[in-house]
Amino acid sequence: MSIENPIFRTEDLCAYYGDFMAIKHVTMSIPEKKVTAFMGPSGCGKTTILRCLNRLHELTPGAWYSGKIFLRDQDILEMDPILVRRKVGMVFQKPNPFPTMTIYDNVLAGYKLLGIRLKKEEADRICEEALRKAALWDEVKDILHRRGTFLSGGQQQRLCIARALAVNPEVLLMDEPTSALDPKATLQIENLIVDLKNTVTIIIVTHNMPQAGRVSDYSAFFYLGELVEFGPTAEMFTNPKDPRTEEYLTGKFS
Ligand SMILES: Nc1ncnc2c1ncn2[C@@H]1O[C@H](COP(=O)(O)OP(=O)(O)OP(=O)(O)O)[C@@H](O)[C@H]1O
Repeated sequence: MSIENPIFRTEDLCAYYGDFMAIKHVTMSIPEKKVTAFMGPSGCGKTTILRCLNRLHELTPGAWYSGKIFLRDQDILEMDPILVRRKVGMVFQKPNPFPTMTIYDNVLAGYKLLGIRLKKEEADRICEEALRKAALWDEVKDILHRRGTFLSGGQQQRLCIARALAVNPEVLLMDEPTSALDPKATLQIENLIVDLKNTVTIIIVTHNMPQAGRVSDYSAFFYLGELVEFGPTAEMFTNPKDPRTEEYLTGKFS
């Protein structure tokens, strides 16, 4: 399907670990300011392709890719990888706030890593804005100088989302962001994802089909490294075009 003005476009993307091809000839466009879900059975390559999009894949020893990835119209291989990761933030499966840092310092950690020194008022403002966007401000505004690891799992994940948002990314990659959380914390993150899509493009890897149905506008279904189907989630869920998508959606394999 054609997407007008996609934020990401891949052309014949193949990703490898040594000579093992984990992603096979994927050509796809990701719409801007929407939520796109990457779905598929375990080992089909969802995390691998996600990590290609912000050049984390190449940090795994022996890992490489062929084909092209464009962020808007720029080939990401021609960009500074640090800039790519600033524009394309990531939230992982397990909340990973920096354990020795306070909540405040965690939110601003991206600036420190980039070597950017902020004035106190600016740092305070960015911290508050990011925590508000991550729907965490009210819960932590009086304990900003306590360690992030003191928070609950769901709060820690929202702290990681705040940390990713603080540097104003254009895209947020989320790799199974709720799989380690209880139902209440999961619902909070899902609501947050829906709220955030007006300001940032989101790509979420999820095994949870009801979740993909609740939060995503578009879905991509991968199988054995191939992109089998891509389209509006509502359409894919009600009328999958490929029998493998249908089998996955109806729980015939997981
Ligand atoms: N570091 C690695 N070295 C070698 N092979 C790897 C590595 N990481 C992943 N793979 C292989 O690449 C393929 C895709 O893995 P990937 O983790 O991207 O799948 P996934 O769809 O995200 O799986 P899951 O849903 O279980 O997280 C699998 O066959 C996996 O074994």
